[in-house]
Amino acid sequence: MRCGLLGRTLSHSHSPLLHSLLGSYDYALFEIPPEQVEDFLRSGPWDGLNVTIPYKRTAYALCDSLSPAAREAGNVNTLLRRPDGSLYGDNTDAFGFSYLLEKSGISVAGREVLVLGTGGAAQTVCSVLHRLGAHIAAGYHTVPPCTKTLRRTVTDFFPISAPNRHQNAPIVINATPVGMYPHNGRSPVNLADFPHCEAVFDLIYNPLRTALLLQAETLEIQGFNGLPMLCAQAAAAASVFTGAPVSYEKIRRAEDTLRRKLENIILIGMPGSGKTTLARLLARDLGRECLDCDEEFLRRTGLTAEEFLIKQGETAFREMETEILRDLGKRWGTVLSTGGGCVTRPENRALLRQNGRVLWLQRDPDKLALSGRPLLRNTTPRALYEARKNLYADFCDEAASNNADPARGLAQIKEILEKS
Ligand SMILES: Nc1ncnc2c1ncn2[C@@H]1O[C@H](COP(=O)(O)OP(=O)(O)O)[C@@H](O)[C@H]1O
Ligand SMILES: O=C(O)C1=C[C@@H](OP(=O)(O)O)[C@@H](O)[C@H](O)C1
Ligand SMILES: [Mg+2]
Repeated sequence: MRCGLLGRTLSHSHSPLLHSLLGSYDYALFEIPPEQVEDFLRSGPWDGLNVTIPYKRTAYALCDSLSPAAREAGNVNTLLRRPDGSLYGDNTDAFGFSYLLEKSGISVAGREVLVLGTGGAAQTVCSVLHRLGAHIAAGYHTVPPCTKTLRRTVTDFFPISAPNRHQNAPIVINATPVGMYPHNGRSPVNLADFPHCEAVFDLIYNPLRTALLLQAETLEIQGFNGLPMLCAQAAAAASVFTGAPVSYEKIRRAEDTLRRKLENIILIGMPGSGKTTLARLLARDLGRECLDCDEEFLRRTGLTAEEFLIKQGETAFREMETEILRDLGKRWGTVLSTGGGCVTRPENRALLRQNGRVLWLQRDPDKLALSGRPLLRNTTPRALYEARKNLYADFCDEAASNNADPARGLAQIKEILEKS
């Protein structure tokens, strides 16, 4: 069976990997320009198709028959070419969103839900929320929308920039692309403006933790990303392609595989504690790319981190370090070795955490290799450790010991990674 994904630009799609975990059909990426889309949908070399931005409405309009979910949502993300050549359209994003909600354990029946965005994703979300009995307010960006689905399901439209009427909403759902790669770090709203918020959903999965979800983390609001929805919509599409029932077990396994594959493994810790050494060993062991913040200094400035620090001073050094982390933190699936002092700037925390699992590599201060570390000219390793240890603890998810030889350090890290 010839399946695949239709869209405009697809190089960063996870769908080929996902579908390889869900079924045994071919799955290709079809990047098609707008003027060729109709022809491709009618007679392209495919039997089953997923459709993504910006072609979900075009696909909807060309279908000969539609599933109830597709009709309700007003757009199509899964197509099947029937033996007689006719096109059947489904919307498995709706199932994906229902799955995400169910997994979260958050009940929306009878509650006010703020949906940010009024595009295709928002329409799908609103159709599901409406079915579940939520009271929906939808935030638009520039002009109030007027699609049938939204008019039928949404109680009130408001400009996202002025959500004044809805600041008591307990549930917020981001269905805009704000904060999605490569525009990491942006947030559609400031969650501090919603003092009664209990749960936040962001349909984005790249980065795994958007700025909105990181805000939620800080404010101790429950947050849920779009990865379960991505996996569940793919599983439901696989079911449309093959006729086999949706396997919840396969969805869970796909989520786990994808999360592990996407998460960066990030080493923080004192200078000379072995971050560079162990990041290299770990990357080689896992077949991942290894990134090193200090090496990136050399690449960008022609100076080593130490030389830059001496020549330009610590403030300029920290600024450049944050710039580097802003770029490296957006990457996924890598092992990243940081500079020992990156924890001294609070904003670096979100840059590392957006896609990263952060491990604090611990080595006894007396064992640290400290030749050529300019910051230690006026202090001792132990004093620097005392000054920074709470920062490392705050930045990290877990700690790993590197007090024995590097092979033992590597084994420690792998044990931690395999645990969850
Ligand atoms: N477990 C270990 N046992 C012995 N030497 C180590 C160990 N881990 C790192 N080293 C050595 O310590 C020095 C500093 O390590 P490095 O990886 O550059 O640290 P960092 O990147 O944290 O500053 C290197 O010479 C490295 O070979
Ligand atoms: O602790 C620090 O402030 C520093 C640590 C160094 O990296 P390592 O931790 O790799 O030694 C390097 O970024 C710079 O000299 C500053
Ligand atoms: Mg290093």
